Amino acid sequence: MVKAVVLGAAGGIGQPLSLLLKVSPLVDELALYDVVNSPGVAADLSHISSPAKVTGYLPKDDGLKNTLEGADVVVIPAGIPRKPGMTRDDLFKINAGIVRDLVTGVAKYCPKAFVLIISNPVNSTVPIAAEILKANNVFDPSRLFGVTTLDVVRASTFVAEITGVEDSRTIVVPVVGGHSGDTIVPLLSLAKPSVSIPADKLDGLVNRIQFGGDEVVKAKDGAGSATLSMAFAGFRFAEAVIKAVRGEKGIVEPSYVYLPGVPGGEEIAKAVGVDFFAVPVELGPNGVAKATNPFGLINEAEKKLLEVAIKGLKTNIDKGVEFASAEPAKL
Ligand SMILES: NC(=O)c1ccc[n+]([C@@H]2O[C@H](COP(=O)([O-])OP(=O)(O)OC[C@H]3O[C@@H](n4cnc5c(N)ncnc54)[C@H](O)[C@@H]3O)[C@@H](O)[C@H]2O)c1
Ligand SMILES: O=C(O)C[C@H](O)C(=O)O
Repeated sequence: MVKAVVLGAAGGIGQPLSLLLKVSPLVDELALYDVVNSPGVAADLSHISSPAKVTGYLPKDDGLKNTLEGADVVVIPAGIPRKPGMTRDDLFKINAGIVRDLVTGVAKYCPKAFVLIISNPVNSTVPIAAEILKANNVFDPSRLFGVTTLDVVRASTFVAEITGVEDSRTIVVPVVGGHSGDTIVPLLSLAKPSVSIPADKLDGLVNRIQFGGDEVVKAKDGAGSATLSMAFAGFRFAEAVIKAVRGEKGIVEPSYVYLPGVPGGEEIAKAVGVDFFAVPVELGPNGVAKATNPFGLINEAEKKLLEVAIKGLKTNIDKGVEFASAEPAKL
């Protein structure tokens, strides 16, 4: 039996993500939580002829508790999205507190659940989540993930466009670092199968993967950021975690994790000099089975991109850690 939870389920990401989880044969129970409209979304989805049993809760009447109790996987897309001209860091002021309070609920009601953070700025909200879980003595780094799958999805799509490959799903590009602008580092030299990008298109391609989010924010013109592609990516990652828990082997997805606490991560943390970093992780029944280190093989241009990413990440991580210790949770 797998119980999946979406916190922020009535939002632009939350609704299509909940739809994908509802129709997944891997989910038996789906609990939806939001500060508005989650019972309505749950009622709507409950008419779909798939096995998962759907419930929806608001904060009143112990809604967060009822949502989270017995949860195996908790996906968190709660929080405000960007408007044109904003950076993801501009969302910190509001989203940091939202993530802190929701993860406090996780610590209290389902401390063993796998926690997948989508809320931006991911570079800071994941360190906040880690600090909250630590403060409640329930932090298992192998169970906490920053969802960076959209960067991986974009890399496959944009590489396929340039190389003329018909099915972008056949191209796998490891994307490492963080999830914002130049903290996103696509390692195109390690793409599988290997790809040949024309020299005059390489910088543009890297830039498009790093700033793909801005492309959508601009096109939506004030109506938010990526929601449908994010729901696809968030579902892909949640499904990968659930499949690994159910015993499927060999599943690898990049994710932003607390390196010193996961198998294989300590050596990578030393190499990059920051504790939170996205790397390809092999998933297993207990979450991260192994973090893999691709850095020995990368080229000089990618090393330069990494240096820039690490610098930005340090600031973002410190900001999250400081917030979590200075502003204790409200629950
Ligand atoms: N990790 C990624 O790759 C990625 C991609 C796209 C968007 N995002 C981020 O995901 C977040 C959500 O984006 P969206 O477009 O769905 O926004 P949205 O505004 O459409 O939806 C957010 C939802 O969160 C709910 N919410 C607010 N506070 C809450 C709380 N305390 N508890 C529960 N629910 C609460 C809102 O009511 C709303 O329904 C944003 O921060 C956005 O930047 C991340
Ligand atoms: O760009 C954003 O603000 C949303 C998201 O992080 C994205 O990459 O699309």
